[in-house]
Amino acid sequence: MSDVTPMMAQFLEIKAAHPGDLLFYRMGDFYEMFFEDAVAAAGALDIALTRRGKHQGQDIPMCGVPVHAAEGYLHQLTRKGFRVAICEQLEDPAEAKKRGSKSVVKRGVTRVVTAGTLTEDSLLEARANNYLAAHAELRGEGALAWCDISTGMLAVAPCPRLALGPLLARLMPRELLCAATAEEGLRDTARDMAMVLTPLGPASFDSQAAAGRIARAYGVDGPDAFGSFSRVEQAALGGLIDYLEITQKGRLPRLSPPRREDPGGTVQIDAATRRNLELVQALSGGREGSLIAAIDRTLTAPGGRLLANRLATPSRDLGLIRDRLEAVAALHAEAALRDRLRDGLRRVPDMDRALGRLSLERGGPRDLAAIRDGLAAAAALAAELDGALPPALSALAQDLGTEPAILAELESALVAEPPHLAREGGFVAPGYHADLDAARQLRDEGRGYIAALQGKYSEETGIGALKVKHNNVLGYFIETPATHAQKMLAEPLADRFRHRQTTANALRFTTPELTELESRILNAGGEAQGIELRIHETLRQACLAEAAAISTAARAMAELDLHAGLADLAQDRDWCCPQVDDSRAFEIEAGRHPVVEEALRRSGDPFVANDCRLSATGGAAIRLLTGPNMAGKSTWLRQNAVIALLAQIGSFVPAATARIGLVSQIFSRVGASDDLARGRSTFMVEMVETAAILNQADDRALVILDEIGRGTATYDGLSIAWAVLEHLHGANRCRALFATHYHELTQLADTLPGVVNATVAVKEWQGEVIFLHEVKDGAAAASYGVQVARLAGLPDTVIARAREVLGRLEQGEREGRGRAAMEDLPLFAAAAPPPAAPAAAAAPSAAEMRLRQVDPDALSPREALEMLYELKGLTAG
Ligand SMILES: Nc1ncnc2c1ncn2[C@@H]1O[C@H](COP(=O)(O)OP(=O)(O)OP(=O)(O)O)[C@@H](O)[C@H]1O
Repeated sequence: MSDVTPMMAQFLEIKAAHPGDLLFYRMGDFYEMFFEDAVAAAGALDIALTRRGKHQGQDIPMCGVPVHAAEGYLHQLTRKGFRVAICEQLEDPAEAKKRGSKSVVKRGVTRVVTAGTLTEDSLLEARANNYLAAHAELRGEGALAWCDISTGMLAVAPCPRLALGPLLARLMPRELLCAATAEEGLRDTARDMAMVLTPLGPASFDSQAAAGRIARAYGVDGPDAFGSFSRVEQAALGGLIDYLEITQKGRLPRLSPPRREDPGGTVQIDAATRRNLELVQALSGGREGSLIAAIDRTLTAPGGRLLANRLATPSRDLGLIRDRLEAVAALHAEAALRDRLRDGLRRVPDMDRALGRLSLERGGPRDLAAIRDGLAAAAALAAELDGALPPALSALAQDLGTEPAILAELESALVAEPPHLAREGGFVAPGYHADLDAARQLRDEGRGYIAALQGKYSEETGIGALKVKHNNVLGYFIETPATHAQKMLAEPLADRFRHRQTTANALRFTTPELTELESRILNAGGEAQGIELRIHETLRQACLAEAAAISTAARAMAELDLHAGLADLAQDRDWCCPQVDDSRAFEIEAGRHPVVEEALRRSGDPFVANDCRLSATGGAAIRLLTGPNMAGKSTWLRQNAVIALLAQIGSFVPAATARIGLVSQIFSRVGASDDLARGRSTFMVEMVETAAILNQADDRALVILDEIGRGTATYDGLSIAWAVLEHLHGANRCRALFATHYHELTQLADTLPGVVNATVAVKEWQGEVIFLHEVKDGAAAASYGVQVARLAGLPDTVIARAREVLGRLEQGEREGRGRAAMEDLPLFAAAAPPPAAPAAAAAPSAAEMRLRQVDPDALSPREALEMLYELKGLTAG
């Protein structure tokens, strides 16, 4: 190690303490990376890899990013799952020099940047929370704790391993902490949800240590200060806080008291259902085409985040739902008030995130100004909200109107538009601090003071030609022409003016007054900066001291923004206020799907509104929907689930009227998608999801099943669909919408009292099918699959042949011969009538003979494959 430079030795020592992280090693205006870090970062960031010196005879790979552009690179690295340890210079290089020319500047890691611990606006999505979650397990029990350090929220919920998937699907955390022993089992889940999985040692999740960590984080005696948490909940919270201490290097963010979430308080929605209903993300990926994109009219980032949270957790609390609906209804009715409020909301900054940054000492004057502007807006909004209001709105008015004392302080302290960084200075308003004003004046008007002094001395000495000048050797000095030498060097002036230099034509002097003024001018800039930094710190502390009040105001504004946005949407789209009650009713009149409707509107097509009557009294209520492809079955199924969900977040719904008995769970199995990454076939995925529904749905569940059984052979599929329907009816006894291709199922309506048939109407005209998109009672007359295939552009010959086969099958069915009718079906001819050549008369080949014996429906996939090999052998022979 003799060839190791002192700097490299320092690097290696710091790197050894951060083995899993990329080390951003500060050197002047750059963060440099070395060795394998450099290779990984250069690849991930697409930047040049260079070399610097040698280590143990080998070149040291190196790459670097400029400090001023570091945020952009951090963004890319955290997105790719890297953790970055930021190692700063902890002293001025001049200090290090004083210790000797070979001394190295002191450096240390000030923060580890990970996907789940971001706070910078440029690294975060404004309208989404950035969650860090921790899952702990203890003696068969589990808990998940999650926080967003950019806003300070923290919550915990009991969460056994089985419930983890659905909860993670709801929260979509960027990073999940788990015990090292659980890492393997969570890897697939983490990959599916594109989150970084970070294993921690057993000490992090120790429930004894957790109590101490929670107590330290909040400055309380113990976790019981916030209510009672189970051991495993404490362990999850403790793991989370421990990780924050590690990554933030002991500087904990401001966290609101941990909220314990009751899983029974919200509608249970599993991962597949969230995906299928496209709540926050369309199936094609991204926000466009999702439900949230269609309904988000909020004007502030916190309002947008609140809407996303509400959509993820519709309530099951009737009182809460009604309060929220009442607030939306009041703002719906009062258009002028709503417009005024929304005007005020447009100017509201993101106070939560500003507070988060300030708490981690990463905030600047602009964050202080965000709090000032936010609190001022809150007060103005509170003033608008007077008069008779429903309870939900008057509670908000109260929270908005608290006007914490810090508002007045910030208003007098800050300029209108302060800079980003405190050290840039210039953010404290004139008149706020007398010493600062004086320092600034001195700094900015130094020349004026010098001129004033010159005038004073000139008068005092009676020498009109006296000047105050400046050069680099003497600094400021007083100069008189040499002709005045005698006067200046004699008493009394000699006493006052200290002679410094005589030149050919002039004499130069200083006075203690001038020397002092000079040093004051020189220091004034630094002094002004120092005072501003101190004021910044005082204001920061004052904001943190009032964090709870600021959070309350921020939360109230987000809530108001959400209500007003939903009211605006309802007005604009002609939605109705749903009646939500304790019954098991589900009566929707003229319902629409908000996303499909919007897409159709853009292309100028009308959306056909449809009713849905699904009220259950004693047992189940199931609508069995048949109809051709493309008729609008999936749309109808999903729109009803979406309407229930919207009602329970406290929103108006896209319908003429709606009465909804509280829904406890929403399950949806729509369409089929392969999960090849996990080695499961379409059919397997479908069955796993169906099993989850049948095992969990209670009598308040709303179940949407679309084309169940489609992924397997006809008879298998039909039998499974049949049995599933019976189970929903007899065991789950829930409300369900069941769309199917299997017309045979419609018979069940005769025997199962809770099953009613419905169909989507189509018109046949000159052999073509016209979709009316109208859902009505009864079973579909035909499936029209062939007509739809024709619309899709299948070749005419194939369509003609399909009609022929269909005709045969239907005839066979009528004659009770079933599929045997196929045996005398003439062979397919690719072009119009085959030539008169005796092709049909030729003896069938061995492969054909074998094929005729086969019943494809009776084959297992393995047998089918073997059959294929056998046929191939026969044709080859
Ligand atoms: N109520 C409606 N009013 C107007 N157009 C509609 C309506 N419902 C559906 N559509 C249109 O029909 C298209 C097909 O709808 P959808 O996917 O719901 O049909 P489907 O019957 O489920 O078809 P498949 O069985 O092939 O999945 C939609 O993309 C939409 O453009």
